[in-house]
Amino acid sequence: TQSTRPQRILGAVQQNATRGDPRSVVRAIDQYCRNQEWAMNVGDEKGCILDSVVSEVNPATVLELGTYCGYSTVRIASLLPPHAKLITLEFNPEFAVIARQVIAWAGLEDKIQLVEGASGDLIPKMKEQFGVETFDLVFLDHWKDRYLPDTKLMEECGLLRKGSVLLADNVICPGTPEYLEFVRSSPRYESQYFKSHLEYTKVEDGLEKSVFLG
Ligand SMILES: O=C(NC/C=C/[C@H]1O[C@@H](n2cnc(C(F)(F)F)c2)[C@H](O)[C@@H]1O)c1cc([N+](=O)[O-])cc(O)c1O
Ligand SMILES: [Mg+2]
Repeated sequence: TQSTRPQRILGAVQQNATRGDPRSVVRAIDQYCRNQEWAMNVGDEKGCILDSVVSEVNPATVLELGTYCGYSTVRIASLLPPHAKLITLEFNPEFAVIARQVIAWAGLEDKIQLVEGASGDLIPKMKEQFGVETFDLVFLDHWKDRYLPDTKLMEECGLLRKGSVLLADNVICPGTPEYLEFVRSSPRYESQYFKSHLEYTKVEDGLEKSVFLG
């Protein structure tokens, strides 16, 4: 029977990456998606910007919206300090099955909690179910029309504190116009655009970093 793209990405990790070596997992996925078939991982060019923001924030708590195959999950978690925790939300059970295996191959299960469901249902349960107070860093890389409603929901649920950093992928391609307008015009956010390219292509894309001012 025909394999799926996420299954083929997992295969590339298991064939080419070293167990317990997160950077080799990241490299294996990038090489597969650059040379064999494109996939919607944040990729290496935007990934380097992601790395610099993670290192600068040095977060104790991270929320990722949109796990997919776990590429950015592994990339972020590999940079976290020892007791830091990353919660990643995934809606598609098939993607979650693959991401759990990618995360395990990287040896990062202890830092990462993958939760299956819809952001609208899970965000309001973050405090009670996952013992989270606030997030130091949020990486938005899920459905582009959910970036704005989920940001407002995180505010309403008290999950952002003065200084929390939101980092959003794809603000140019595919684009998140309503989100971008909101964070750039709201007095409660200080935003900065990092120009880059869509993963594995020469098309313009970028990351928007927005600091919540409380
Ligand atoms: O559509 C894109 N990304 C959508 C990504 C969607 C991913 O986020 C998950 N999700 C949905 N809700 C949740 C939550 F949080 F509720 F659990 C998680 C979906 O199941 C999917 O795995 C995309 C498209 C392109 N492109 O070039 O077309 C490039 C990119 O980098 C992209 O990210
Ligand atoms: Mg993306």
